[in-house]
Amino acid sequence: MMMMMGEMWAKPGSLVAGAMFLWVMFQQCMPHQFRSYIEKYSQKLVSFVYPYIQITFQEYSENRYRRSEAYVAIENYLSVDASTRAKRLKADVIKDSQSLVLSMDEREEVREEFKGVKLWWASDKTPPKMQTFSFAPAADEKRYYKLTFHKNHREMIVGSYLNHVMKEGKAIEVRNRQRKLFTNNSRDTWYGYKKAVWSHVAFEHPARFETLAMEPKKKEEIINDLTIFSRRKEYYSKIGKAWKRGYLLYGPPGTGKSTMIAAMANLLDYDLYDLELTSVKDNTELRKLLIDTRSKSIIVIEDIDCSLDLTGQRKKKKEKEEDEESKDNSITKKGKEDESKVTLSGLLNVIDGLWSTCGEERLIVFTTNYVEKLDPALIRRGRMDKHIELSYCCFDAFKVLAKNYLDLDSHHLFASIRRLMEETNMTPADVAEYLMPKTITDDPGTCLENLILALGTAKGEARVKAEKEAKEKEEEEKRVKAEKEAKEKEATAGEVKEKEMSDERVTENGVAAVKENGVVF
Ligand SMILES: Nc1ncnc2c1ncn2[C@@H]1O[C@H](COP(=O)(O)OP(=O)(O)OP(=O)(O)O)[C@@H](O)[C@H]1O
Ligand SMILES: [Mg+2]
Repeated sequence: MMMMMGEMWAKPGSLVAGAMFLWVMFQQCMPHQFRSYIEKYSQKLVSFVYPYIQITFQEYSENRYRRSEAYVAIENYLSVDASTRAKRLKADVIKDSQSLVLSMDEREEVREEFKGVKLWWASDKTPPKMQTFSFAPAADEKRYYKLTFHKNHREMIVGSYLNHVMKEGKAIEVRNRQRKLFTNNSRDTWYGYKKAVWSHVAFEHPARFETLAMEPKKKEEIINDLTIFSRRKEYYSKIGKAWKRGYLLYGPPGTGKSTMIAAMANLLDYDLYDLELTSVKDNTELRKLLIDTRSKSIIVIEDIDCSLDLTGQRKKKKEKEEDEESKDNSITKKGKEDESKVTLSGLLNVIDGLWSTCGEERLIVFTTNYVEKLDPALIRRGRMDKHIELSYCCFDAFKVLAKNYLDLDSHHLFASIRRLMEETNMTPADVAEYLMPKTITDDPGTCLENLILALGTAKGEARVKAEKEAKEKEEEEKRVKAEKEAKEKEATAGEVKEKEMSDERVTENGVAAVKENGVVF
C-alpha cells in the first residue's frame, strides 16, 4: 500500500521535473530565431483559445517625464469602487486634511459591470529586472493598471467605457482636490519606485486679499488682473500665446510678498510650487521639474537675486576673476562642482521657451528685495508681465491691519498715526507686530499707543540716519572737490613746466639753426 502511494506521488513529480528539464533545454539549445518563432505562434494559439482582451495603463510611459494622465484618472475612478469591493486598500488623507480617500492597493483586483458587460481591473507592478536582496523598492519597478474584458465588447469598452472612466476620474480628482504646496526634491529621489521630483504638503495658508494690507486701488487692480487671466483660455489660444503669466513682486523684507503669493493661490484655487533654485543642479534638471508641474498652479521662485548669480554680464566677469584666483586651489574647485549650474538662459527658457508651454493656466512669480540687481532680460514684459511693488505701510494699508488685528474701523489715534506714517517708513510686518495684543489685558488703545511710540522712535532714528548720511555725503563731496582741485593744480604746474621746457628747446633750436646757417647776432 505504502509502495503504491509512493509511486502515485513519484509520477507527477517526475513529470514536472521532466517538463522543466525540457523547458530549460528548449531555452538553451533552441536557436534564438526558432525560439521566438515558436513563442509568437504559441501566443497566437493562446489568444485564439483565450477570448479576453487586456489593456495596460502604465504610470510612467517610456521616455515620458510626467505621470500618465490616464493612470491618474483610473486611480481616481477606481477609488470609488475599490473602497467597497477590494480587499486590500491604500488610504490617503485628501480634502482639508479631513476626509480619507481609499484606493486599490497593488496586486489587487476589482470586478465591474458597465451596461451589462463584465470587466476586471487589476493593479500591479512589473518586477525589477535585476533581482537584488534589498527592502528598498528597485528603480525599474513600474506600476500599472490592467483592464480585462471579453473580445466581443471591444468596441464598446475602447470607446464609450474608457471615455466614461476618464471623465469620471477627472471629475473625482476635482472633487477630492486638496490644494498642495510642492517643493523640489534633491536629485537622489528622482528615480525608483516613488519617482518623486516634487514632494508636497497640504496647502492651508489663511492669507487672503481682503486681509492683505496695501492701497485698495492697487489691490483691486491685481485681483482683476488675476481673475481675468484665469478666465482667458480661449483668448490666449486666439492670440497664439501660452496660457501663463509672470509676476515680479519686489520690495523690502516684510512688505507682504510671500503673503501675497499665498493670497493669489487662495483666490484662484491653484497649487503652489515653491522652487528652490539653489538645489537644482543644472538646466536639464530645471526643465524636468517644470515639466512635472500640473496646470492651475503658481510656480514661485523666492529671492531670485539671492538664489543664483543671475546677473548676466556681471556674472561672467566675476567668474573669470574667480577662476583665475582658484587656479591652484583644488578645494575651491571641488566646492564649486556641488553648486548649482543653472544659468540665466536656462531660466529664461523655462519661463518662456518651448518647454514652458507644457501645461496651462500657470503663473510664474519671482520675488526679490533688490529689483535693480536683476538682469533686464529676466524681467522684461512678456516674461514678467506684471511688476508689483510692495512697499512700506501707508495709512490705507494700516487701516486694513487695524481691522484685521484689532477689529477697528476708526479711532481717535488714527489721525496721529496717519501723520506719522506719512513721515516715516515702517513695513507692514512691523506694524502688524505692534498691533498684535501682547497680553490678555491689552486693549486696542494700548496697541495703537505702542505703534505710535514705535513710529516716533523710527522717525527719530530715520532723522539721525538721514543727518548722518547728509554729513557723510557732504564730506565726500568736499573730499572729491579737494582731490579735483589738487589734480587741476598739478596739471597746471605740469603744463607750466612743459611750456618752460619747450621754450628752452625752441631757444636752443633757434640758436642751433642760426649756427647752422652761419648767421651770428
Ligand atoms: N501687506 C501685508 N498685509 C498683511 N500682512 C502683512 C503684509 N506684509 C507683511 N505682513 C505680515 O508680515 C509677515 C511677513 O510678511 P511676508 O513674509 O509676506 O514678507 P515678505 O515681503 O515676503 O518678506 P521677505 O522679503 O523677507 O521674504 C507676514 O506673516 C504677515 O503677517
Ligand atoms: Mg518672503
